Order: sequence, then C-alpha cells, then structure tokens
Amino acid sequence: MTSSPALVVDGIHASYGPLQVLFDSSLRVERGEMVALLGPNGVGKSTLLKVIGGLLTPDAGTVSILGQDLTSAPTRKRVEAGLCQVVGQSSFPSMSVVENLLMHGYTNSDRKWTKEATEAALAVFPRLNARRNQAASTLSGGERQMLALAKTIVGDPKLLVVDEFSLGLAPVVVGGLMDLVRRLNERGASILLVEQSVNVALSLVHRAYVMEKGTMIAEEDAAVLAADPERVAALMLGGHAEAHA
Ligand SMILES: Nc1ncnc2c1ncn2[C@@H]1O[C@H](COP(=O)(O)OP(=O)(O)OP(=O)(O)O)[C@@H](O)[C@H]1O
Repeated sequence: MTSSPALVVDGIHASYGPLQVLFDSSLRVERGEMVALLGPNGVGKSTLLKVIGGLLTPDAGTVSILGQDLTSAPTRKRVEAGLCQVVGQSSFPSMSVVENLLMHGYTNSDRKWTKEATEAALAVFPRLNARRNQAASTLSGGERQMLALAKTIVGDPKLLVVDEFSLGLAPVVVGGLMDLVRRLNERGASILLVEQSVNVALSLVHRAYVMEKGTMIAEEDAAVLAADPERVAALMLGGHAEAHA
C-alpha cells in the first residue's frame, strides 16, 4: 500500500443539477509529485477540486487518496487520510495570527516543524507578520487569504491541494509561497495545484494536465510544456478567445 499514488481521480462525471460540468475526468498525483491542473476559466477545475474534497458527490467515477477509495467519504475522512485543501478563509477570530498558525500545526506531532513553518510562513507575508499578535477577526480580506494559505503550510499535509494561490497576491508574495510549497514537497508532501498563471505553475510542478470542457485534453511533463509556449497557448485558448497563457 505504501506505493499507492497520493491521489487517483478516475472517470469522474459531475453535475450541478441538470448542468453536467465534468465528463470522464481523470488525473493522478504520484507520492512526492507536484502536479498542476491548468485550463481556461469555467472548464471545471474548481468543480474537480470539490469532488476531491468531498464537497460535491460525483455522478460516476472514483477518488482515492493515499490508497483509500474515499469517493463517498465525508470531507473529515479525507482530511484524516492526509488531504489538506485551502477552502475558504476560516480561522479562530478571537485568536491572534500566530496562535491560529500554531493551533493549525497541533494536528501533527512535529512541534519543531510547526514553529519553523509558522515563522517561515510569516516571513513570506510581511503584512501578516506585522499583525502577528492581532486578532484574526481584525484582518482584511487579502490578509485572511494569506492566513489561510499560511495555515495550510503549517499543517504539514501529505496531499496538498491548492486552488489559485497566485490570485490577487503580489509577485513577491507568490515567489515566497512557491518556495514554501517546494519545502513542503521536499518534506514528502504531494501537491496538486490549480493555476491560471501557467508560468507560475510550470516553474513549480513536475507534470501538468490541461482541462477543457470538463475533461483532460493533455498530460505532459512540465519541462516539455514550458519549452513549447505555442502549444501551451493553443491548449489554454481551448476555444476561449480571452484565455490567459
Ligand atoms: N454551484 C454551482 N452551480 C451551478 N453551476 C456552477 C456552480 N459552480 C460552478 N458552476 C459552473 O460550472 C462550470 C465550471 O465551473 P468551475 O468553477 O469548476 O470552473 P473553473 O475551471 O474552476 O473556472 P475558473 O478558472 O474561472 O475558476 C462553469 O460553467 C460554472 O458556471
């Protein structure tokens, strides 16, 4: 069982009421691998993440996390299996930024890592660091997003799923976050990253999938894709005139 992949998504069909969004969608993240899921707006990337996190039940297909079939399991079971997904910006409102980060790390037994990761995460977010002793309830929207991402890192997950971490953040912050994700990966975490910014994604991951209209249309080593920007642009256009490349 130790060699089973970190994540296997196989043949997922999923809908919102009568609107089918995912069609036979499959991907895999090997243990220790960093994988990106790319694609233009509205093709179903976030919907696939909901299926992985247990927030949307698929019509067909399976989701296995670290060797366990968790297709019908509640989110709690997936988290117990090692999944960590940035969903929303929830924190303990009356606790300070630092207390929120340390608290998030208490689910793992490595206190040294928790303290180190808390400081490393705060170093990436000077705005948060300046407010480290301030109650989380007093943070701005952007600062809450930073805290949500920082907590994920401190949680030391086995399988980290990140949705659009570059969105709305300054390039210097994105660079720091990428370093933190790399450090987590070096500690053994497998990573699935959904990104609009192809350059950010391909400079970080080992392999990438491209989704179009709810299904995968390409799967390639990141280095191969990065060396062929014209192909990437064509894949990312996918019929959408204004897609980002
Ligand atoms: N709760 C919902 N109810 C109905 N339709 C939805 C819902 N959430 C998403 N959709 C629709 O499902 C399709 C896929 O949306 P999804 O958010 O998965 O795309 P995405 O690839 O993540 O897009 P983006 O890159 O813009 O975030 C879109 O047409 C969207 O309008």
